[in-house]
Amino acid sequence: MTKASSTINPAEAAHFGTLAAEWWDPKGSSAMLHRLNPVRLAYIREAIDLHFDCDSSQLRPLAGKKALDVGCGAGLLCEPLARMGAKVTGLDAAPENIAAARAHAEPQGLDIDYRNEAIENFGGRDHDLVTSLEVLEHVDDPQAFIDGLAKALADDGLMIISTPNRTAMSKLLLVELAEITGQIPRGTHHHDQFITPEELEKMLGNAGLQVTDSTGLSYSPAKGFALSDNLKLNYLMTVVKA
Ligand SMILES: C[S@@+](CC[C@H](N)C(=O)[O-])C[C@H]1O[C@@H](n2cnc3c(N)ncnc32)[C@H](O)[C@@H]1O
Repeated sequence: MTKASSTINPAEAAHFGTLAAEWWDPKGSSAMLHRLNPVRLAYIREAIDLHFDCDSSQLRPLAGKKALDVGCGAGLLCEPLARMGAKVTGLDAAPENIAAARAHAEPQGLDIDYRNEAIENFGGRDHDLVTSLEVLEHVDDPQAFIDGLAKALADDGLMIISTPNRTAMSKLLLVELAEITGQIPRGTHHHDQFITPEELEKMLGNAGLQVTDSTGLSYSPAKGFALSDNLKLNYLMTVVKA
């Protein structure tokens, strides 16, 4: 059961819960996340190597480290983090996603602690890595959500956040075209809930966090998703405690 909370929007949780069964199908309703995953994983790996002083050839750069992924869906990021050696906890608003995440991880012998729990009710602290990808635009009270992420992060930890920017381009590509063409399930995005990098940086600052890198996620039909200097569509931020 989801505990009463201020950041989980029940309608959003219900929407994502209906997508759980297809979450791991690269051609299913979460196909866009599957296409995004290799690009954002490359960004995260580089941030890990820089922050924890690892070599890019190391297979388990997170060995002995604690990672928390908030809004984990059915585990597209939790699983690679576990393979990198981290002791991973994944939180999600939708119980169906948590069930799908467990069902996918267990046969592979991946020991991931998946919980249907809101960040503000989560008591875990001192995580070396805290991630939350494509979630902030779905939460109620983004500042409370970020305050929760900040509490879970160790003083010397690393945080990675990604979210769509609130621009004309993101409205056209992520809300209108993507939903009309069925690339993203209808009703997934609400443009007025998108957050600009400036707004996010302010919220992070309010939570005692500072941004050390901002990188765009751009899209072209020929090349698909790529890391970019252009933050207009979607962006990733590397964050540490101030
Ligand atoms: C677009 S999906 C992203 C999933 C995953 N982070 C990824 O990028 O592969 C958004 C996820 O956030 C979850 N979610 C929405 N609001 C949340 C909240 N307040 N707390 C935790 N999870 C939330 C949804 O249930 C859904 O699984």
